[in-house]
Amino acid sequence: MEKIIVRGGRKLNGTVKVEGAKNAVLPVIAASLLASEQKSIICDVPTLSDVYTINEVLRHLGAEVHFENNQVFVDASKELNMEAPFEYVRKMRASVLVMGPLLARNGRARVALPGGCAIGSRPIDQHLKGFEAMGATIKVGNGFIDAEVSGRLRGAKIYLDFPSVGATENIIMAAALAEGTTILENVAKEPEIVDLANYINAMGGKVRGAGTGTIRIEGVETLKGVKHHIIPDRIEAGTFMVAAAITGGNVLVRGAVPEHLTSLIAKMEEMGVQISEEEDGLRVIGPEKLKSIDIKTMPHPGFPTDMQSQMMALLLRAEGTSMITETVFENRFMHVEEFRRMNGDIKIEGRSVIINGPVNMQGAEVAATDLRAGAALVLAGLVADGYTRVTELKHVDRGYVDFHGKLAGIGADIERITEESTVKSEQAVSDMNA
Ligand SMILES: CC(=O)N[C@H]1[C@@H](OP(=O)(O)OP(=O)(O)OC[C@H]2O[C@@H](n3ccc(=O)[nH]c3=O)[C@H](O)[C@@H]2O)O[C@H](CO)[C@@H](O)[C@@H]1O
Ligand SMILES: C=C(OP(=O)(O)O)C(=O)O
Repeated sequence: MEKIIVRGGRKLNGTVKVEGAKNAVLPVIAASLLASEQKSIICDVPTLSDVYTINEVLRHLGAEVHFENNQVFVDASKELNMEAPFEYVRKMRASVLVMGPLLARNGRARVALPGGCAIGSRPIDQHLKGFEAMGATIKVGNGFIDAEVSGRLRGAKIYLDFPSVGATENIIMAAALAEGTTILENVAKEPEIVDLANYINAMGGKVRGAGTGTIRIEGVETLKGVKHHIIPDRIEAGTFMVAAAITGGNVLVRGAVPEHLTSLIAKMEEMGVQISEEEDGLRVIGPEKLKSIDIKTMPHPGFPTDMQSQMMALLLRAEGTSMITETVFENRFMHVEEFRRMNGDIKIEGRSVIINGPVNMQGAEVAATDLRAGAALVLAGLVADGYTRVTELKHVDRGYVDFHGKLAGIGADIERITEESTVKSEQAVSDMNA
């Protein structure tokens, strides 16, 4: 078993660079299935396990995919298969994003039902409602969703019950090759949606209004592969911003885009953190004392649920009582138990948590319950007494490239080890304490 071991107490200082966004690159790689002519070249791709998984899904579907030097090359010009099996969808729910492109290209798609996960049940009814409105017949059985349309998908007017990021992306991709115009209302406005729309437009598509509440997609007959640069990862950037703030450090987060981070910047400033724009990123300076605040997660431009657990780590260090309300996922508080193991004073009340700070965090062995929770536990470890050991790193590897290495690069006392070296390292610690 691998662990990240962090010893608290160091102020972070220096510059850390942000990768391309995981949540932008996954739909963009899926959308490259829409290109029946020419290769797609996707640049600034992070070396994350999720990227390897989506590449495997595409290969399974019959596309040629190469990944080197942070570039993914996709040739989807040959005829495609139609099935995304459970072994991939289980590893990564975003595998369902191949459904829209497959339906549009093939008229058929068979995708394993994703099932629940650690942060909620995460149904995909809004994706399916969109495909049905465009003329597809959907059948669910034996753990699979089968979607089929005779001829081309047809443009339709679709209203999403909730501005789902995945449903917005899947429907945009399906509509890009549909006959006629699709008007998609109450859509997600995340920067990753805008990146996907820009990519499809560069391929020859006609997607208008991405970033607003209504998107209009005029279907075209064919799309061609192009070269595209992925936007920087706002959640990775936000995670390093919290790392700087929690340690009272001074860090330049290179590549952070202020316009993608407005709610996080506002809430961190309310806590007393100094944040300034520099030419190539955001400088974050942590104060001596942090102020307590309340946060409610919301679809973009509201406060992102993917920063909720990292902010919980920060609020544990703030003076007074804070409240976090999670409105996007119904069960994204699994990390609370882990923070309690580190002495966190947190109460769960329905969809909110009440945090009493400042807490003297204590090092402990804790498990990453999802990828952001794993990062948040490491952040808490940066200010905890003694050693914090974070396990279940497969979650962290889905969303962070060299997380411990980047933190070490700005001064954290941190390493990643396998079980065997854990024993040695623990021996070294007990020798040190003897
Ligand atoms: C790969 C990727 O980009 N993942 C992000 C994406 O996930 P994802 O696209 O899965 O998130 P959604 O926006 O779809 O989900 C938000 C909420 O809507 C519900 N829902 C969604 C679809 C649906 O058909 N029916 C339904 O009820 C979900 O259960 C959840 O409670 O957006 C989330 C919300 O910002 C982020 O936390 C994830 O990091
Ligand atoms: C929840 C997340 O991702 P996914 O939707 O891929 O599970 C995340 O990035 O925090």
